[in-house]
Amino acid sequence: MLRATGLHYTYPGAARPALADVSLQVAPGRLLGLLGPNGAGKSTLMAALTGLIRPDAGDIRWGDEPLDTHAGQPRVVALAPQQDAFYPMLSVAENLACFAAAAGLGQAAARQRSEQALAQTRLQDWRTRRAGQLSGGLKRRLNLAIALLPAPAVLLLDEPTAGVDPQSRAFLRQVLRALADEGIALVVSSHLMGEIEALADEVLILDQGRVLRCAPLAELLADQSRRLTLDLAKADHPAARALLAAHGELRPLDGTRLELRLHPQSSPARVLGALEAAGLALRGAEFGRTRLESTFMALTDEALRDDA
Ligand SMILES: Nc1ncnc2c1ncn2[C@@H]1O[C@H](COP(=O)(O)OP(=O)(O)OP(=O)(O)O)[C@@H](O)[C@H]1O
Repeated sequence: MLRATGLHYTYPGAARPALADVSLQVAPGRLLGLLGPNGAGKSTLMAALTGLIRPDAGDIRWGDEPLDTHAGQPRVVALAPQQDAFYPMLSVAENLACFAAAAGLGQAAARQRSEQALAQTRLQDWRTRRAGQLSGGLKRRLNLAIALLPAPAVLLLDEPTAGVDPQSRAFLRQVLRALADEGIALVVSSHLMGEIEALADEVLILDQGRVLRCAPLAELLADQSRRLTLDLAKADHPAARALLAAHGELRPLDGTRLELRLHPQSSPARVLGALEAAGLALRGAEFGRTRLESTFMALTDEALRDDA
């Protein structure tokens, strides 16, 4: 079990802390989803867990052993960063050999670990391809393969599917789930709520360096309050908004979607009937299922961040 307790960190000269009393734990075989608006502190938290920065206060342990956060412990915690972190002129296999040597693996171990990392990320058919010529999804998998070389017990992934198409994203999700099934503890940051909803066992929501919520995904989605999600055909629809406000509390989601937390005396049927009677078009409606996105928006506010 990786356990971080009471982490604090302020960048030199910064006005406010990037991490303020952050605690988390993630067990082998579990996937912790890390959500937060821009500037929430996700990358800083990953840097602290990897040992790239030393927290001003707090404690990070793997089991009973403290992780020496400054020296870093690559065999326990590895990071697959958001940016491509490989040599584009080298082939996939050459990159793995190079990073295995940098990680201090001997020749036999380097060969064995490279083969395993290729299998874990299903990159075997691409070993001779020059890394710079890989598609976006394959580049993300190479980043992941490099992080897997030291056989880490904990793998941190900073936006592992950023900028890849939906097919590659779905494939990457399968790869991550398989890694968790092998017993690796995963921490995955993402801006994609659907991705975290599809992947995570536990979810940590961070904002302005503070933990707003850390709970099992099922608990976050079990909110039984009566929420109706509506997709209005237009982004700005004052008439519909005025009508809906009489039925409950309105919260904008993205684009043309709104969430309506229904008053006890209203119902989905009444709302839909009222919209129809007023001749107001609707593209879609969903009731009875809480989305992670609405929990996230409720906790973090809709206000744009200064850092955004
Ligand atoms: N090197 C740095 N020096 C000073 N301040 C920094 C530095 N890196 C990040 N910060 C600040 O620390 C806070 C947390 O940033 P961090 O990058 O960890 O957030 P994040 O959640 O990863 O954001 P994003 O989703 O945009 O990647 C922000 O206020 C940011 O401006």
